[in-house]
Amino acid sequence: MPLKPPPLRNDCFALPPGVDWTPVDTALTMLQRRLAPVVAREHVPLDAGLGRVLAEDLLAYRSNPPEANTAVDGYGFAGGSVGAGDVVLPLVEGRSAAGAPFAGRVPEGSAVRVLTGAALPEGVDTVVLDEDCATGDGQVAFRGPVKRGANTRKAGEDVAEGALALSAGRVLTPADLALAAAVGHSALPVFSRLRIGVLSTGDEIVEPGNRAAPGQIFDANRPMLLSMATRFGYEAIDLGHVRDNRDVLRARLDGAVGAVDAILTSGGASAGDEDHVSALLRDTGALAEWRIALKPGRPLALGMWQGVPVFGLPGNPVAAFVCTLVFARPAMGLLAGTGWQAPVGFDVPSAFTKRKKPGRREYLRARIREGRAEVFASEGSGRVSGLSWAEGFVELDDGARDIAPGDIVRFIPFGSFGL
Ligand SMILES: Nc1nc2c(c(=O)[nH]1)N[C@H]1C(S)=C(S)[C@@H](COP(=O)(O)OP(=O)(O)OC[C@H]3O[C@@H](n4cnc5c(N)ncnc54)[C@H](O)[C@@H]3O)O[C@H]1N2
Ligand code: MOO
Repeated sequence: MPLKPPPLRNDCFALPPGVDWTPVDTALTMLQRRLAPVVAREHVPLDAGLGRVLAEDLLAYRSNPPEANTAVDGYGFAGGSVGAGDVVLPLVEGRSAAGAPFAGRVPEGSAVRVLTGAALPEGVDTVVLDEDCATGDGQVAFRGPVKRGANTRKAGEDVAEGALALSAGRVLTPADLALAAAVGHSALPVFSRLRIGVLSTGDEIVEPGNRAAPGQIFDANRPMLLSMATRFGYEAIDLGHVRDNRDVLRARLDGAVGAVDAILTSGGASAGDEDHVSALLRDTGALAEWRIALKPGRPLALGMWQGVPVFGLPGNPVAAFVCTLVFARPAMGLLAGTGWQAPVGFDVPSAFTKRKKPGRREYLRARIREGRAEVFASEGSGRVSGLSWAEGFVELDDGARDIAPGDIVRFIPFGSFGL
């Protein structure tokens, strides 16, 4: 069995006494301080590394490039041997090609045929481009001066042997796999994939495909949350749906222990009569009902179920989506061994008008058209169609704001949240 890190503390979501409305940044800082990796380590072949979290710093086994070589097809010579004006050099017999280097030494005052990527033969430190040369009678002619070292690449100029190539905690990208391969790795030390269980609650919820009676709605959150977990690179585990029955919910959570590393539930997060997720977590003594100064997504029930962190997301799909991106994603990242993942936004002119009250942060469903951020016509947190319409959020800070078209607002594309 691979060694796993120690379990998280039961009070890791506890809020300081007296805290009521928690600003988003305070809530994020608390998560950042208290969560740590819960996953074991393993090695995977390089080609299975995409999206995995690097568990150790990766040092270069080999320099890139491993030796000095030519960046172009042309003719190589000793740079010190040519000056300004017309230059004619005798060509030595043979050539240097990528994978088939020139064996001998090129004497000072002679040139050799070289092809892109070929190691520079001994005696060569400068290359003149094919297009700038004329050849004939065993000679090459070109116009000087040519800067010493022109059109060549130094050994290790990209990464030197032994240097840090990739840092632990990175979620490996296609470019990272190229770099790891270039510096000599064929297997990668990664964290085991985080397993995320997703559970929907509520008497009104029915599985898509079943008959929905009046008053019932189809479960929109579960396919959304499962696929978000998949996009983040985790193993998404469907824990199904439970009605508003505390015993059934308890049994379902018990059944998930051991099979998942964290659980996302939706519905029943606030303090109403049927809000069983909060009630159960409260019974275990490990609940923190976070009332976050955030719109949408105010109620967030964070707790531990037999050592497994549970993110009790609000039921409204838009609120569940926002809470997942803003809180659950960076928190799950820490559990999975990534560094803290803050989304990157950029400032754009707005195409809308809005008067915002102070006291909480807001995320508006938005997209960029003709260089300006437009927002969805409604802020209703049950309006699933707006999530699909949007390509990102406009993030409005906690203070009041009067926004007119052309004012600068911060847009965060969904891609920046890992979607
Ligand atoms: N008196 C108060 N009422 C509410 C407050 C409040 O502060 N005081 N907060 C409101 C806010 S904000 C939200 S968000 C919701 C959160 O409620 P819960 O997390 O307890 O969720 P539910 O009541 O179970 O459901 C809310 C809403 O979402 C629909 N839902 C639930 N699950 C799904 C699903 N899987 N797929 C699609 N839709 C789902 C559910 O039918 C409700 O319409 O509370 C407000 N109330
Ligand atoms: O979190 Mo609620 O959806 O803001 O309305």
